[in-house]
Amino acid sequence: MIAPQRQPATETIVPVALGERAYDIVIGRDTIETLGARIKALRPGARVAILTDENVARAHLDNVTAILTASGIEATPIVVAPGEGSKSYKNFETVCEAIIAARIERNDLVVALGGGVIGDLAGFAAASVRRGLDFVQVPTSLLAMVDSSVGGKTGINSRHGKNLIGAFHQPILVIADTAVLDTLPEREFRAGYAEVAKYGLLGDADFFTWLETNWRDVYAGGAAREHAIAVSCRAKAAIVARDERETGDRALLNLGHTFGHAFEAGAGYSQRLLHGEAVALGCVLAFEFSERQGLLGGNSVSRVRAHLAEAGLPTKINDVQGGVPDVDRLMELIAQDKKVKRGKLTFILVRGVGQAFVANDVDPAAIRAFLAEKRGS
Ligand SMILES: O=C(O)C(=O)C[C@@H](O)[C@H](O)[C@H](O)COP(=O)(O)O
Repeated sequence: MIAPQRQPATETIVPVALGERAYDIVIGRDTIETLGARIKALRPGARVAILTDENVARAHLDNVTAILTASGIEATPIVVAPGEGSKSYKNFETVCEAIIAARIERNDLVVALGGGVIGDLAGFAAASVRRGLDFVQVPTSLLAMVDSSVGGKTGINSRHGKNLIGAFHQPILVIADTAVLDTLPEREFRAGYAEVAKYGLLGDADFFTWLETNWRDVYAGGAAREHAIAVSCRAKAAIVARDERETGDRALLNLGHTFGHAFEAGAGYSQRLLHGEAVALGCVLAFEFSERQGLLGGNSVSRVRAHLAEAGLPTKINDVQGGVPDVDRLMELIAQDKKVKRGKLTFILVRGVGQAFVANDVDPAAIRAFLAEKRGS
């Protein structure tokens, strides 16, 4: 017998206003129960391939398959290894071939059930197979709920750097079931929190102040957590709606990422440094570098450092397990950043908490000297 579907207690819907590519982010406890009905309403008759990883499959695949089956949707699972290492050429090939083998056609769908790695990989495979399949994001980590499942950046990593191969491909729906976070490992939750704090740091000083007071409640769950997720998704949706392809201020969402991606690549995309941890450290460095450039005064740097450290995130290069590469290698990785134009470095810098801006033509010598000092070499 098929279990009756539970109704979500409350849900918040954040629209992503992208014209013909518009979609909803549905946030709330047990919203995953509505997945089958929503897919049926959006794409009647569609079959789905569910891409997930081994850990998420153990926890959620049976439930999601049952939810889809209850709506009469045929689902084929594709399971990959967990971790950033899965955003590889090899896995991309495996996943594309599995989608094709499952005869997922243009009217069908790919469902990304997992964290940021799964969302990026599934989205890129969906963008590529049969020159474009629709896909649905079902994020199961905090980071994916507040960031990577929204906005259509999909891709895999290159030996030259993070996310260097990919496509903009928007999902048709995001279902962020916050109940799923109850069983998320604590380190993963903390890493996702870095992206939540990022929204305050880049453009919403009041939200950052709120987080300084309420972060423990966000960690504990309940209304504060749902509020933080909804504020983050609204912030991202607004930026993506006005600059879908990052020709302008979408780059603000990259605060902390230029440094962060170089450290992640340096750690071999391993468990030594999770993406969100790299972003936390990158945000602190962006504030410190901005201060060095005379862009901000007051206590912003110490506030940011203190808050992220208190929330359990790395804020110093020495916090990275196994250290970071030498400055030459870091500069090589930074030079491959997607924001580089005609060899000129672009960084997201700040004039204060909530006041980020896109700085084009940042002096590489200043970045080099700053990194050398920070890593003590
Ligand atoms: O959505 C965006 O735009 C972002 O930059 C959000 C980032 O937090 C996210 O990690 C993104 O995947 C990084 O994109 P990239 O273009 O720097 O690879």
